[in-house]
Amino acid sequence: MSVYTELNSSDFTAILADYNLGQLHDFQGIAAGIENSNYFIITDSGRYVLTIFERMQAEELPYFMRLMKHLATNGLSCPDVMARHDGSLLFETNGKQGCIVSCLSGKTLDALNMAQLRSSGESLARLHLAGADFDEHRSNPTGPEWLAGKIAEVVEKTASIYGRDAAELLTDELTSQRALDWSSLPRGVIHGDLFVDNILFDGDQASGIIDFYYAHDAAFAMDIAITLNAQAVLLGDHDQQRMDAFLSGYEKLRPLQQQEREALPLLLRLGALRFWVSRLYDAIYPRGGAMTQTKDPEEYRRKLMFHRRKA
Ligand SMILES: Nc1ncnc2c1ncn2[C@@H]1O[C@H](COP(=O)(O)OP(=O)(O)OP(=O)(O)O)[C@@H](O)[C@H]1O
Ligand SMILES: N[C@@H](CCO)C(=O)O
Repeated sequence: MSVYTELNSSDFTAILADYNLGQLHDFQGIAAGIENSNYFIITDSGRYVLTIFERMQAEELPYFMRLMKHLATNGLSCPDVMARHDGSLLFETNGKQGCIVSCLSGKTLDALNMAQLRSSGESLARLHLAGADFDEHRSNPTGPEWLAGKIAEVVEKTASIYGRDAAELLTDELTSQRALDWSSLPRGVIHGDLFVDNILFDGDQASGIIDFYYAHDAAFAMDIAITLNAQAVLLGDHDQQRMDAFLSGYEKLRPLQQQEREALPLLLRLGALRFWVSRLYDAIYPRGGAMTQTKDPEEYRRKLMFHRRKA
């Protein structure tokens, strides 16, 4: 369920009055997604996605709007944010803020094949290149201090629910990661959450990247590690080939430096820890009502253990 704010046609008409997109023809709530309310809308000028932000920090929204606009105008296939008559990128309705973005073709997939992994890698490299001269900055909301704080909050409950081994793994990996310094790696704006539900495909070709609300400044190799964990690592027999396929696509556009290659095994561990911790937190402290959709923390414990056996 992903429509928390129910809009009727007069709400859409009032919103559209401030845009140059013509009259409303049709609208339809979008079922996927859990954070925001999303609608497909059709107007005289085409098909768009209208989002109402339900739980995001209002002061952060302008950064995300300008980032998407910047990436869309610099060669990435991603939602372009429509501007209102006065040039602003956000509207207000029912006491909440929202935006209208271009609708991308394609659909999300549950699992990617080798060709799709290559294409996804190429798209991530394009994102990193397109963001190069974006002059706004957001620090990592899930960096080492966040990790340490969240682990302190979940460690006891983790021990009682998932076993003492799990709790020890959390603190041990945190200690290892806190001793590392990635500040010399090439960096810029990263997506930060490029799971399979945030990339669209037309056949084997990635057709667009969505959902930039975890974007921030960090090492590009961190984004690669997060994406490899999310898209390529299935804990099966072909994971190395799957990761290689993604990396070969990425390197078509942005060859990795030696130091990035060397950092990857440890960043794969850091990326696994970061999502294990956020999933543990959501499982232990569920958010209320229909918005709750817990993703399995154990998947990411297993991914962390898999990478620790190798690095
Ligand atoms: N610009 C777009 N073009 C085409 N489809 C889109 C676009 N934006 C969103 N969608 C579709 O809407 C669905 C929900 O969007 P999204 O994943 O952004 O939801 P959310 O609730 O905003 O975020 P989250 O995934 O974090 O819960 C996507 O899976 C995709 O199918
Ligand atoms: N993609 C995240 C949830 C949103 O950040 C996960 O699968 O845990």
